[in-house]
Amino acid sequence: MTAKRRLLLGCIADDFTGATDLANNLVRAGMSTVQTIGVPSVDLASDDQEGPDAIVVALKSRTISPQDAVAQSLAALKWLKSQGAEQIYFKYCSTFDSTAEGNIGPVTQALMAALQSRFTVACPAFPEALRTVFKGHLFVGDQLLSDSGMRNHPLTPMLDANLVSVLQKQTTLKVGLLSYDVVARGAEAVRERFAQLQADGVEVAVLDAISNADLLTLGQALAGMPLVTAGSGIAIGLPQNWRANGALGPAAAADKLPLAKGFKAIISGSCSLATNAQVTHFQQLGCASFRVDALALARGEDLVAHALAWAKPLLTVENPAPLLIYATAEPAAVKDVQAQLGVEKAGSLVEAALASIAKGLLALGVRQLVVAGGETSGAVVQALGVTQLAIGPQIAPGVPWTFASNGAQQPLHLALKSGNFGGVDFFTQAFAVLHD
Ligand SMILES: Nc1ncnc2c1ncn2[C@@H]1O[C@H](COP(=O)(O)OP(=O)(O)OP(=O)(O)O)[C@@H](O)[C@H]1O
Ligand SMILES: O=C(O)[C@@H](O)C(=O)CO
Repeated sequence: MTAKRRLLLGCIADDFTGATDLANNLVRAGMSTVQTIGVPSVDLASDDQEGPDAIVVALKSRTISPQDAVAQSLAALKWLKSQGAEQIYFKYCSTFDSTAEGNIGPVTQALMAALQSRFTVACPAFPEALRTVFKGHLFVGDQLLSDSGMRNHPLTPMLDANLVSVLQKQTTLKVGLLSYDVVARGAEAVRERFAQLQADGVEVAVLDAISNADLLTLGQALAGMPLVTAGSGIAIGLPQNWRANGALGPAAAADKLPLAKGFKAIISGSCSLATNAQVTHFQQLGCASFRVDALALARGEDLVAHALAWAKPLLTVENPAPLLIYATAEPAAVKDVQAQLGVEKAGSLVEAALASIAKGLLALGVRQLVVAGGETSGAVVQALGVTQLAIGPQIAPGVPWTFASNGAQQPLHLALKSGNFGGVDFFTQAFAVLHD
């Protein structure tokens, strides 16, 4: 009988692409990791099976009501604790995406209360994907968050780059800052400042970090903290803590996924700057694409049937090229749609159509699927009935290939791309990585 492995880290992610991003960073830092879609109803490993070092529970809780986000996050916490999770990680977006009411603040507060924890941190920094935090201000590349494309996000426009003020508006916990000069002095100095901040009544400290070296320093200082809240970046700094005390072996490779077969497709519902550029690039290469028009959907046009009728003759063994079905649009067009339909209705109409199209594509033999956008990925993965993902090779920082290991009726390779991630040629590069 193999000894059951300790579950060192239990993670709750507020969207599906974010969950994959976190699982990818954990795997690359040497932790065996399983991603579940939603809260499982059964144990992940039985007593005689070796379990993973980390589990990431993917929720779709970023833009729902704070009450629902709290309830779902607490259910995930309860399950992770029942699996023996030793440290809890609440993963949100590296651009701190949140609605005016939350959900980062309310969920953090509820998780702290449930864990009887009096102090935690907030750190969306992910320098490898060009997200850095300096003096509490979040930068995307060289721009403040509020000057970046995130100001036009369809669901969570980010108009303030000062994370202390953004978070303070979402919680009654006292929010403070642990700034870069302390991080630069090392893990011991960070721990001392944690103690000082707590003495001053601070309950959540926003952490500056501008490089991977900073994440390693911070990771060391977070050893044993019951709850960490962060983007996926901090994940690269935590495994060293368990490696230092022998609970984690030397870095292991990412899962080797089964051989990819079947047709290739991309579904894109993200309207980020990066995704808009990726869609345009794909079209400029002369690759096949079909646009899903939100207003036509609202008029009752059956674009699901049209898209699948368009795709069917293109999906042949003679034509191995991927095809793209997208709702992706420029900010002005999205605003126009939202003005006519309302933000929520526009989002859910498009998500539902893209999810039905994904189901139809599977029925047509697609087995390698890229989905762009967190909410879109949530809708697609739920519609496909996927319950668990194994993490494979990385396509771009934050985006690995995964294999839907159960729940889906057919073997399926999935890449869930966060809106802002990936280079301009991501849609073609992704399939090249799978077949390297
Ligand atoms: N043309 C459109 N008009 C209005 N809404 C749209 C349109 N196209 C997509 N949407 C909606 O915009 C939202 C985009 O969110 P999504 O999370 O999928 O992408 P993203 O925010 O770029 O990705 P991430 O959350 O990973 O950063 C979805 O709800 C989608 O249905
Ligand atoms: O952290 C990020 O930027 C992504 O993992 C994400 O959450 C986008 O939805």
